[in-house]
Amino acid sequence: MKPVSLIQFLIEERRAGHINAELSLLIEVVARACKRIGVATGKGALGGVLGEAGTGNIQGEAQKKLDVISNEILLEANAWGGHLAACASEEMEDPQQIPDGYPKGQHLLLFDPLDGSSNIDVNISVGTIFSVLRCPDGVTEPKAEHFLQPGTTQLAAGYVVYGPATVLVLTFGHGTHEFTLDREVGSFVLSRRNIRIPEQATEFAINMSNQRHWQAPMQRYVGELLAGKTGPRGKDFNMRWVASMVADVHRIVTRGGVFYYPLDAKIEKQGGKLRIMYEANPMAFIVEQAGGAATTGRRRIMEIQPTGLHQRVPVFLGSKEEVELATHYHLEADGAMS
Ligand SMILES: O=P(O)(O)OC[C@H]1O[C@](O)(COP(=O)(O)O)[C@@H](O)[C@@H]1O
Ligand SMILES: [Mg+2]
Ligand SMILES: [Mg+2]
Repeated sequence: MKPVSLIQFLIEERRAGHINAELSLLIEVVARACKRIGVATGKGALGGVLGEAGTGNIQGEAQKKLDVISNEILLEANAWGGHLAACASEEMEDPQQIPDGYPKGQHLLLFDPLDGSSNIDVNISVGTIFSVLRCPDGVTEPKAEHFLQPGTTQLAAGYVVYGPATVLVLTFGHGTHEFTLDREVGSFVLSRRNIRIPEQATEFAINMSNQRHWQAPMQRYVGELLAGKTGPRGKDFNMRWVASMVADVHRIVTRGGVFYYPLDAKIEKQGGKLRIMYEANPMAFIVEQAGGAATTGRRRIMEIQPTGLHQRVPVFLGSKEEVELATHYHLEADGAMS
C-alpha cells in the first residue's frame, strides 16, 4: 500500500466534507508542535528538560519543566495561524487569547500539553492530548464559559504518544485513525485506518493502590476481575498501569482492554482525578469512534454539560462489554436499575 501522509489524509477528509480548511490547518499546526515536543522529550537529561520547573499550576500540582516547555511550544505554534479564536490548557488557569494583530479563526483548542508528567524523569512514555470545539458565533474574546460545551460537540480530538515510536491518533467523528512519525522524513504517515477496539477485554488498567478508597461497586467489579477463572467472570484478566493516560489508552486502542480512574474517597471532593475538557472528552471521542465506550461509571462522559474549564470526572473507558458491566454495577448499587 502506498504510504498516506497526514497532509494527504487531511485533504481526503476535506474532500469528503468531514472537515474544513481551517480545521485541517489546525491539525497540521498541532501535529507539527507535537513533533517539537517529541524532540524536547527525547533529549532527556542531555537537554536539561527533566525535573521540576519550580512553579505550580491551577490544579495545585508542581509543574515539571516539560509541562511548561510543551505548553509554550503549543501556544507559540497556535498564536499566528488564523485557525483559532483562543486556546485553553491544563497548565493555564484561563484561556489564552490570540494576540492582537493576528488573524482569528472559528475554533477553540484545548490541550493537556504533557500527559503522564510523573513518568517524565523515569523515561516512560508520555504524551499530548487535544480537543477542538467551535467558537460560538459572534464571540471575539472567548472566555472559559465559551469552552464549556459537551463532548458531543467536539469537531476533532487526538493524542500523541512520545514512546519508542511517536504516534498520533485522531478522530473527526468519522472513525479513529493512527499515524506514526517517520523520523527520517519528519512526517506522520497513516499506519492504521478505522481502528476497532474489541468489545471483549482480558486486560484492565487501574491504580490498585487506591483500592481501599474505592466505592463498593468498584470493589465488587475489580474483585471479580482478580478472581478470574475461579470467580463469576469465569476467565482470567491481566493488569497493566503505566500511569500515563495516553499510554494506557493507546494500549487499549491497539489491542483492547479497559481503563478506570474511578471516584474514590480521596478525590471525592474534587469530583475525580482526570479533567473532562482536555483528558476525558477527547479520549472518550477517540474510543467511541473506535467502537468502545466511555462513562463516568454512571453516565456517558460526552453528554455531560461541563461546569468548569478544569473540572474533573471519573473515567471508565475502553472495550464496550467491560465498561457497560462496570457502569451497570454502579447504577444497580445506586438503585437506578429498576
Ligand atoms: O499517579 P496516578 O494516581 O497513578 O495517576 C496517573 C494519572 O495521572 C495523569 O498523569 C494525570 O495527567 P497529567 O500528567 O497530565 O497531570 C494521567 O496521565 C494518569 O492516568
Ligand atoms: Mg494528563
Ligand atoms: Mg498534563
